[in-house]
Amino acid sequence: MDAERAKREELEANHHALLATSKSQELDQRRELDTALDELESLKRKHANDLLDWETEDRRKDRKVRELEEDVRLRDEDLERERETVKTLRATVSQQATAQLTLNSQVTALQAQVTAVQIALDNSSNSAAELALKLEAAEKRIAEQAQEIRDAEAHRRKLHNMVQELKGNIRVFCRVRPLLSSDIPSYALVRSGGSNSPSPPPENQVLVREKLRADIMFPDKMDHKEIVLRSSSESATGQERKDEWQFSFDRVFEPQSTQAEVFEEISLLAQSCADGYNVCIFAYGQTGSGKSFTMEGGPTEPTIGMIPRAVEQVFRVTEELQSKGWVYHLEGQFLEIYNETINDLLGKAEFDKKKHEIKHDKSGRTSVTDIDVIPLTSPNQVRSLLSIAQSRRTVASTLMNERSSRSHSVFTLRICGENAATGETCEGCLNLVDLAGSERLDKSGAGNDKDRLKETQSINKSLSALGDVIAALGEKGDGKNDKHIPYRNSKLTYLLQNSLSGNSKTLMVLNLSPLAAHLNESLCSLRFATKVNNTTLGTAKKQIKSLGS
Ligand SMILES: Nc1ncnc2c1ncn2[C@@H]1O[C@H](COP(=O)(O)OP(=O)(O)OP(=O)(O)O)[C@@H](O)[C@H]1O
Repeated sequence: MDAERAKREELEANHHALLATSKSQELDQRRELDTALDELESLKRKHANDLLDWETEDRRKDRKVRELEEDVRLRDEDLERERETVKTLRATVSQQATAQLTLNSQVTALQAQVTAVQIALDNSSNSAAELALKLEAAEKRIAEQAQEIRDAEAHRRKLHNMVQELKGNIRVFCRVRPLLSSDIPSYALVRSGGSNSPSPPPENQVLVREKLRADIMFPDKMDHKEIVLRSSSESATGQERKDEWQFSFDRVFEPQSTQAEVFEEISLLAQSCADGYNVCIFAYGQTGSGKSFTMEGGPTEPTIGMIPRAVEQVFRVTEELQSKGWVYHLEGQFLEIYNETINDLLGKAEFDKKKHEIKHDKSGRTSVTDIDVIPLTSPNQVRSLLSIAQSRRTVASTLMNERSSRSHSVFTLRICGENAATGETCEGCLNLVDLAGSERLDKSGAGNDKDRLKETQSINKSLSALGDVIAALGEKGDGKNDKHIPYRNSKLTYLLQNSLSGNSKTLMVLNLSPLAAHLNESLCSLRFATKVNNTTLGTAKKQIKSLGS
């Protein structure tokens, strides 16, 4: 039993020992398991890290591959371009090879030419010296001829002036205007049986015209210098009374004379003006006698008047003289004198309200204060200036002519020339004056109208002042050197003082109406013009004397 007990105890001890051993083994195993689990965990983490690294590496490598692929693609493109370039270059090289061949043949041809030119040059260099000598001689001749031209030009000026002086420094032309249909009163053409009856027969119209026409004759068919007026009336005793008046002028123009014919006689004055002389051309006559037609003219080429023709002539002459070394500067002004007041016709304002004064300086230059002086560049520009001026002229109606101008208009063209070759300068002035109607008070219809009366008195005063000045100038020319010239008696004569005195040239165109009703006015005008014309003779004589002496 004891043995059993001992055995059992031994067994129990063994069991306990075994239990303890297995417990410790279990502990050990658990510890090992924990360690193994730890290791497993750490391995897992390491594996995860490694996996992450591989993935990162993988992506990097993918990127690298893409970069390499892009690189390859770009290089392929480069290569393709290079291939194209090479192809183009090959084509260019082949073209240039062809061109070089052509050039080579051209060079050969040019070399042949150079050789030929060289030979020609050798030949011409011999004659070049000869030509240089000839050129020198020709240049000398040209310089001599230029001097001859300048001398001839100075001589021409002298002769031209002499001719003008022989013709007289004061000249008078007389022009009779044609009978116009507007001159025939409507009652003379009225149909006898009312408006339905036939118009009057042509022979009646001729008779009417002949009745209206004054008896004016032009006996001098050679020199056209004479005009004769005749009238027949009944005396108080019932006897027929015949009167005849004969006048002679430098030139008489018949009604059919053209503007060109009148200008032909005037054109040389424009030349004088470019030569440095002062020229005045006046149109004188009663209202409606053709002054404006003569000076300004009509709209068509054959009817253009003396002002535009003279301006064109001055431009032509100054252009011609340019070849003789002259350079010209042209300027113009256009004004009217109405009731002794000056109006600027080219001013900026439609109506001139400024007060203008006439000034003469010591050098003989006349200026008008506050007047627009316009540089003139072409005849066309002057024509448009004239039409502006025309529209501004004071026009008032009178019984004689509904467009009647009751003011004097003065267009002044100043020409300054300089010749650098000869050192000469010249200054000329062309005044073209359309005078106001010269009719007497009763004819102008001014009797009952105070304003018209003042106008007519002012016109008559200035016209007689003009006649007095011209007459006094004539007496002075005849040797009365102390003769007082009454320039100050009117604005017109004061304005034109420098252009009327001294070595200036004056032309008066007397315009006459062809109507019998205007015979008395025509006689008054003819007497005024004769007074002026007698002055002409005095001056002309003196010039002839001085030539002979
Ligand atoms: N030689 C001519 N040939 C044709 N028509 C003319 C001629 N002379 C004048 N006339 C005409 O006669 C009319 C009157 O002429 P103009 O107006 O020139 O007269 P005026 O003397 O200037 O008158 P005013 O003093 O009113 O200015 C106009 O119709 C004009 O066209």
